[in-house]
Amino acid sequence: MTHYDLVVIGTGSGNTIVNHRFADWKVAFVERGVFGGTCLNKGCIPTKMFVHTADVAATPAGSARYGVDEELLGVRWPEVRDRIFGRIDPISGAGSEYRHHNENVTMYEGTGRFTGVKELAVDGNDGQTSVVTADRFVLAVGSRPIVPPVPGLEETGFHTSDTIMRLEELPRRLAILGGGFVAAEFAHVFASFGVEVTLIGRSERLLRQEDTDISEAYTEIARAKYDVRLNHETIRVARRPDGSILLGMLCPDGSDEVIVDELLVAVGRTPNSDLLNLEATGVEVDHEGRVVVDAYMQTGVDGIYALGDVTSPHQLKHVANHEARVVKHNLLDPDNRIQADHRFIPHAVFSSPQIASVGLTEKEAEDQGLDYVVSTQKYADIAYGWAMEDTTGFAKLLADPTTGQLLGAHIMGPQAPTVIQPLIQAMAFGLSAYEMARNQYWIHPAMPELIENALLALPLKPQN
Ligand SMILES: Cc1cc2nc3c(=O)[nH]c(=O)nc-3n(C[C@H](O)[C@H](O)[C@H](O)COP(=O)(O)OP(=O)(O)OC[C@H]3O[C@@H](n4cnc5c(N)ncnc54)[C@H](O)[C@@H]3O)c2cc1C
Ligand SMILES: NC(=O)c1ccc[n+]([C@@H]2O[C@H](COP(=O)([O-])OP(=O)(O)OC[C@H]3O[C@@H](n4cnc5c(N)ncnc54)[C@H](O)[C@@H]3O)[C@@H](O)[C@H]2O)c1
Repeated sequence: MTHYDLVVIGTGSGNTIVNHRFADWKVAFVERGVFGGTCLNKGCIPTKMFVHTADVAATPAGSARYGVDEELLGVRWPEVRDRIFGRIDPISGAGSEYRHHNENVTMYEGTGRFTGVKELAVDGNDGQTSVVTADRFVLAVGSRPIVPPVPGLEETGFHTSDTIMRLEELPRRLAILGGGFVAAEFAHVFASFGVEVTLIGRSERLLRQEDTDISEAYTEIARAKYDVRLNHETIRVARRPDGSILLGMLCPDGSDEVIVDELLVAVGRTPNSDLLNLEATGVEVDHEGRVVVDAYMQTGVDGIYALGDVTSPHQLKHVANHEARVVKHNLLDPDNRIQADHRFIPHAVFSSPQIASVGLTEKEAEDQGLDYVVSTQKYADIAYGWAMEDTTGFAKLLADPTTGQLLGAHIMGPQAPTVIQPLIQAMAFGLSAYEMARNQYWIHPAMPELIENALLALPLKPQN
């Protein structure tokens, strides 16, 4: 049994912790899958490379409104796929190679499970089991796609975000189960590549976690692009003799069916805490399987930290990265530990149109009984929006009428994840809406004028 100063389980965000400052630490990494974790291999990075390619493929369909006639001649899927993974796979390979050659680091390739408070068995991918002990552990094991218990699903076979990007060929018809981030992004990707997309959701709207105005507007736009079936509960899945897939659903009108060639299941992700046998450590998990940590990202067991999807309700890479920085600091400087800052966590959906949000939705402000004011600014009413002939995009801001501080910002439209950044900055640094609007220049006629106008439209007193 080998003893380490530090064992990091999971090489996604966990990998970013160990740098030259740990040179005199004896460190082990444990990884059961591909080195580099979800974001690099199966998440943020490849999906956005597909999204950008989809944006390019979708351009001709929207060009006529500018008086420009374009035609999409084709999408060479194998080339698109291989270009993307041809770039990503070597990064993962190089990361693994680097770690294998770190003098103070040992790589264990297998699944870690605790056998004692600070004792971990690693069931190696090669069939051998090793046992290690350590003074400190970092649980950075992420999450995995949820597979709902729909009769026939397992037997029929299906894709998740883990596999859909590596398809051999584009299907003619694709059904997507779920109406969240993954569904919205892949609907855009595959529809732009010419696939007939059917989105199946259990509730009445898509992207329900967004502010209701955004969610409603996105749902309406999606209905025009995809076959959207909402309030549909999928109750059976079966493979037909011709190889196609049949989904049977219950809906307000009784029952419904759809026949497709491929099925993507995108109904959320569950933390991988269940793989770790945490009972052996005394580390607590909540009712959704998330590892419970304090403000320093430490679990209830001294020296065992957790970060990222295994502990966070946000399941976002920038959150995992922030938490990894906090854990790194607290490992290196235990007498001056810092707390994680979870106050203003933004997110973006790289759908079509794009969506970005930070802070409270109007419903959350209402539910919390807060006093708030709201403004809405359409892209169509700013100069760059005219240039883009945008007809659907808007920004919605919520602010505290007493202090003028922003409470929430929600944007749907071109470059929303970029356009929102100054609002995230204002919230993080406590800039009031009026100060932000008036105490700086806004480049004319650039897209951030959307923000300037939305700020000025808030019914606040000028000093706020
Ligand atoms: C399709 C998709 C698109 C996404 N797009 C975005 C985006 O645009 N922006 C964004 O912010 N977020 C995005 N995310 C979310 C983001 O990928 C995650 O929040 C982030 O990768 C979580 O990082 P992590 O370090 O917690 O876990 P991971 O990166 O998942 O790392 C965990 C690692 O632990 C390993 N592991 C698990 N259990 C064990 C065990 N018992 N023993 C050993 N190893 C183990 C896993 O194999 C994995 O490599 C996306 C996610 C998906 C699925
Ligand atoms: N751009 C990004 O940052 C990005 C992109 C992709 C994924 N992610 C992360 O990955 C997580 C997982 O994404 P996701 O889209 O799988 O989950 P999600 O939580 O965003 O959405 C899941 C959706 O599936 C619905 N659902 C649940 N069970 C269902 C069922 N049986 N049938 C039909 N619908 C059902 C839910 O109501 C919900 O609308 C996200 O929460 C996000 O944190 C982020």
